[in-house]
Amino acid sequence: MVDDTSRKRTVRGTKIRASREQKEGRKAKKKLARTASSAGERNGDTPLSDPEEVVPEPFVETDAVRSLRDRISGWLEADQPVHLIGPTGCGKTALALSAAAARDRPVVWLNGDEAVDTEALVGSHAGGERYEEHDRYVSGVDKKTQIVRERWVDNPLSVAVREGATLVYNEFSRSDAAAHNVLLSVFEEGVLERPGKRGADRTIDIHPEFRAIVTSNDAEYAGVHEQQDALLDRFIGVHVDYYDAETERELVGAHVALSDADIATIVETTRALRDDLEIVVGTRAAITAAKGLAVFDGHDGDGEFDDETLSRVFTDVLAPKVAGEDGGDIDDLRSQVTEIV
Ligand SMILES: Nc1ncnc2c1ncn2[C@@H]1O[C@H](COP(=O)(O)OP(=O)(O)OP(=O)(O)O)[C@@H](O)[C@H]1O
Repeated sequence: MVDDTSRKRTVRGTKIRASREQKEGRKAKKKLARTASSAGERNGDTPLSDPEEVVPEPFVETDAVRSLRDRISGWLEADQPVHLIGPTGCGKTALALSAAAARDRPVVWLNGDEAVDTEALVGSHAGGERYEEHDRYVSGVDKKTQIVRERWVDNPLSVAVREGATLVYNEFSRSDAAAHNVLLSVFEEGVLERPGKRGADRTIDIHPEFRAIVTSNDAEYAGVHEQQDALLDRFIGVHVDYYDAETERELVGAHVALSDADIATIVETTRALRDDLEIVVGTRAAITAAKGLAVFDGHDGDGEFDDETLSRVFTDVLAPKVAGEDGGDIDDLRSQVTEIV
């Protein structure tokens, strides 16, 4: 049964995810809807996840994967926030979550978005809580006093710094740079300011186990919302690219049950398309194509995928990345893919 809360989450998740490919079911990606929700709606919910809940499934560890993951883990151990920068669908999120899970601390997941502002990160007043006090000192006289108490709801960053969680902030450059001013005081001064909060708990001291991994798409990183240099300087930058062919085969093979020969053809085609097309052809595209090919089959007499099926499937997978009037761009894409295949 779909209850009201989970329906809301699905709607929110859909808005945040950019494309069909991104809907691929990683447990953690579903959580972003919960954590990126507004203060009022999330009241009573928690952005904290157990580390074992966020381990990407499946997660392949080849030498290339392990070496990157160890680098990230090492910097976290050295108490440095890490910025993973790389092209779409190269495995940044999987690496970030794997490194976060390995710390064995709670994980807070957050997705960058236009709608993320300081309140969405830190928290806000969620209206007043009204209650009445009755005074019945004198028999027959009921003195009522209305009391309004301000209710403050912490959002993911506040919870993460207080609990010593690992913050995984995906696509952080998609959020407005102004929202990240609070991160500067977190990294520089070891305190989080809660703007709008009054009183002694206006700031939160950063728990010594708090760590942050943020990811950015390299094409967007300078483009969408240029982040403050002062903030970027606080991060260690780990540039990630597509894995070697062997690793990509392992990755695709972990997601889809196809023969080694079929996986090899899919990865080889993906890499050729990646080299020759102007659009980004990530590992996710290879996995999606493999899922399609597992259904559409289309093997020729030699037991290999026939070119027509391969071209059709890859065109469908990459079609969301081209938008043209009169189907012009999609025709171009189809003929380019067919030629490369
Ligand atoms: N080590 C791995 N083992 C298994 N699958 C992996 C691994 N790394 C990445 N993948 C798969 O590759 C695809 C792309 O990975 P991921 O979503 O982490 O990329 P990304 O760089 O974060 O993408 P985006 O920029 O779109 O957010 C996903 O389907 C993911 O499950």
